[in-house]
Amino acid sequence: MPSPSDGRLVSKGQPGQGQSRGRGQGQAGGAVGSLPSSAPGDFEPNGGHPLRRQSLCSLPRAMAGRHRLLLENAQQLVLVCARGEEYLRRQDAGSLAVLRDASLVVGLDGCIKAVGQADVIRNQFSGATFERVIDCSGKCVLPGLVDAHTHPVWAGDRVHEFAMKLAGASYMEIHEAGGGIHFTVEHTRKATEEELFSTFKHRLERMLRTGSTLVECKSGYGLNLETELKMLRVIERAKQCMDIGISSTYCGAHSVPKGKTAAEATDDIINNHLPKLKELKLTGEICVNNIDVFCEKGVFDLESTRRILQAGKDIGLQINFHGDELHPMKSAELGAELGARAISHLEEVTDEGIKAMARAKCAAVLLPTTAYMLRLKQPQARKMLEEGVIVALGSDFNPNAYCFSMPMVMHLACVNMKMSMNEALAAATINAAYALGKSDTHGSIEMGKQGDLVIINSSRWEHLIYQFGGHEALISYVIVKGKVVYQNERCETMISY
Ligand SMILES: N=CN[C@@H](CCC(=O)O)C(=O)O
Ligand SMILES: [Zn+2]
Repeated sequence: MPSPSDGRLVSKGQPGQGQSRGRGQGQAGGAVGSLPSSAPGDFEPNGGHPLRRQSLCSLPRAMAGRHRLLLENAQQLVLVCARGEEYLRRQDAGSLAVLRDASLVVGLDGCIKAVGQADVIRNQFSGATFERVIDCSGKCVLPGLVDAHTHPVWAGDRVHEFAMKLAGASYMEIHEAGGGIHFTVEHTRKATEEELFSTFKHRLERMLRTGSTLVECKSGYGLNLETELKMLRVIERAKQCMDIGISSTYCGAHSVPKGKTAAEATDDIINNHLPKLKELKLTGEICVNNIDVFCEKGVFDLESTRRILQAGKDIGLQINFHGDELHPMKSAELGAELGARAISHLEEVTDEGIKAMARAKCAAVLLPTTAYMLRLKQPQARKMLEEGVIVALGSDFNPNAYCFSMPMVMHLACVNMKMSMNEALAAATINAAYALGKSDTHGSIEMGKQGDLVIINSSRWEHLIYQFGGHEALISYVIVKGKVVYQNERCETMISY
């Protein structure tokens, strides 16, 4: 990431807070902490943080040339981070950097070139041309949302299981009776690659329309090598041809396949699946990013989980797994020990597990839709935040939790997990990007990052969370690498407050 060079970045919080990726304080142009204390400028209150506007005299030469996109004059431009933080935790997650009356430029390479006060940007880019200019007066601009946990490649409808659950059946009762993941595995094995790709593409488009611009996508409904590879090829194809960003996860240990014991399945994964993935990575055919295991009573125990995750790590995959969902398994402690990037669910995590995750900087990916649909006890988001865990969010889109919408996920996190709206947005942007190892390029609106953005038709960004299910009317544009990939004509004429 280049350091800011235009001297217009706003400040947030105190120097020394948060975790910077090394945009040095005192660098020319000034990330937060390097602005001279006597610099002229306006202070604008936002969530308790002063936002400083530097005077034009500190600006470098005007920027000429051609650029991809200019977003002009947004009522609020929610940077989330302004100092190159890798993640936001503790109180940093509760106070986000927001600019008022601000503009933003994305270059032809799809990266953010400038962000700052509208008048400053106007002057600086007065000689420039843009492929597209969007007037954002009265609107808010946010970073593209990051969905840190989804299972979007599958066949077979499980709506009947929703009815069974409403009638009192538990998730594990359905699973043990051969339904749940087993049902989906049966149908996914039978489906052609083309069928899987077509439904997956449609699901990704729906995710994009709810503001997600980077999503984690798991395999895990094959369980045998053939179908796991089929799923991963489908994900790889979408990586190449879709606008939405994808972090792919091999989840061959999502369930113990029928006819095998957990020990046999573990051996098969370690001896056959992972070597094949290593080979395909070398030939460039399939490049998987993460490894996942469903560490749960009656699925994979702690020892099998350890063996699989370690073997995945040994071939260069990031550890990112399901843990402590229905029973306390000591998954969090294991993840911390193995250097996991992230652990999802955590409804049953112990206090020691929370502390271990905080120390290891292992992100907790909380999944409010699952806890809600299965009427589970809620994960202890407040305790995690207090202890310094990096809290992220995911939709967990899958046939059990059929929800694409990160705005709804944030709303549920606020109401059911007692997170503030700032904490929820941090969890659905920079912290979710961290959980995928991508916070150097995604998760905030900062110079050098990918120009992934959401524009909402409201003058307060919090409406994206507050209006439960209202995102369809609120989101007017979704932008990836500075290119408009979704435009909602309807919402221009709607009253959105
Ligand atoms: N808990 C394990 N896996 C999924 C559910 C998968 C399914 O039921 O198909 C989850 O994260 O919620
Ligand atoms: Zn899951």
